[in-house]
Amino acid sequence: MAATRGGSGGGATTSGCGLKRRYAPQDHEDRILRTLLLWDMTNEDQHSTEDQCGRFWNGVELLKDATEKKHSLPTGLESIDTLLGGGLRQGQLTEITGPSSYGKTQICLHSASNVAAKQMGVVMYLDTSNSFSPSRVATIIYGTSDQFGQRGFELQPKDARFKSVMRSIICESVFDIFALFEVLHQLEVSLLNDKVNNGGSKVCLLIIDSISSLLAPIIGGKYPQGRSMMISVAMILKKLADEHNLSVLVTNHMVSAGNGAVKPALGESWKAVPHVRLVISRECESNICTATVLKHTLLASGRTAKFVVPS
Ligand SMILES: Nc1ncnc2c1ncn2[C@@H]1O[C@H](COP(=O)(O)OP(=O)(O)OP(=O)(O)O)[C@@H](O)[C@H]1O
Repeated sequence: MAATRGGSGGGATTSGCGLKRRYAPQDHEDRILRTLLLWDMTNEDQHSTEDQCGRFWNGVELLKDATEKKHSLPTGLESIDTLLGGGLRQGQLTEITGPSSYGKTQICLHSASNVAAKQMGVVMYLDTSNSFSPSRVATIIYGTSDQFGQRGFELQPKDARFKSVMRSIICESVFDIFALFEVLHQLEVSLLNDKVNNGGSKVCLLIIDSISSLLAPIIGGKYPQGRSMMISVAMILKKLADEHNLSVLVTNHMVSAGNGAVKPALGESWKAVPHVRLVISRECESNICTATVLKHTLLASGRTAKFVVPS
């Protein structure tokens, strides 16, 4: 199985698809500077001055960008794919927000399994809270958890289909913002190499479950530079999505807003970042969830779709 679950506390970690990251623990400021320097070096090597400075787009170019270049990667959850007009749009960042156990990870795992099973490309799954579960992926692929029964997950040699899916999912544990910067940098280098080498099976879907677990702790109080780091992450993700036609899917958990209400952990300054935002609600004592479009580049907000999660 190519999926690896490396730690993020230091040393070296190697993942599938030739992705490799290596760093020694340093103090935080050194790590920020070093990471941002790596991005600058990559950009100097690979991009023209026009790319670096940015440019203005006219209406025709914007229309072309919105309608021609981008396709969607189906999540495999039919109702959600219909809701989103085909699935997770390539070149865009999609966010799912909702309270705990409302199916955010379920949508991530479904999307990863479906894209991998249909051999649409490689899926990079950045797991910030140990939510990636091979047995859940197996249940999604086979549509039942019976074969794993009380004994838990057992991979049999005959599970060739399962192995082929897992081979196309790179899972990396990322437990802090610095590790995230480094993984994203390695991903960009790998994608640029793929472009140059005309690589066959390249990453087409990047999932971060959950991005709020990495960003929420650094916003405010203790980290004065937290907000700018959050915006840097947002810019890097959108740049990767745009330049490599990736679908980026992130989850944003919810926290208490007082009086029993909840709100997304990444609030006002984040909400402008995603191209598409879905909020999940769940019926009381039921495993039926509802996804509602909060924001979409092409579709009206307020549209809903129901889907089922394991009880
Ligand atoms: N390992 C598992 N196997 C089967 N079902 C699970 C597993 N983990 C969670 N579930 C169930 O799947 C449903 C959706 O959970 P999911 O993990 O997708 O929620 P979530 O919104 O990602 O929650 P969180 O924010 O706590 O990560 C829940 O009813 C949960 O009980």
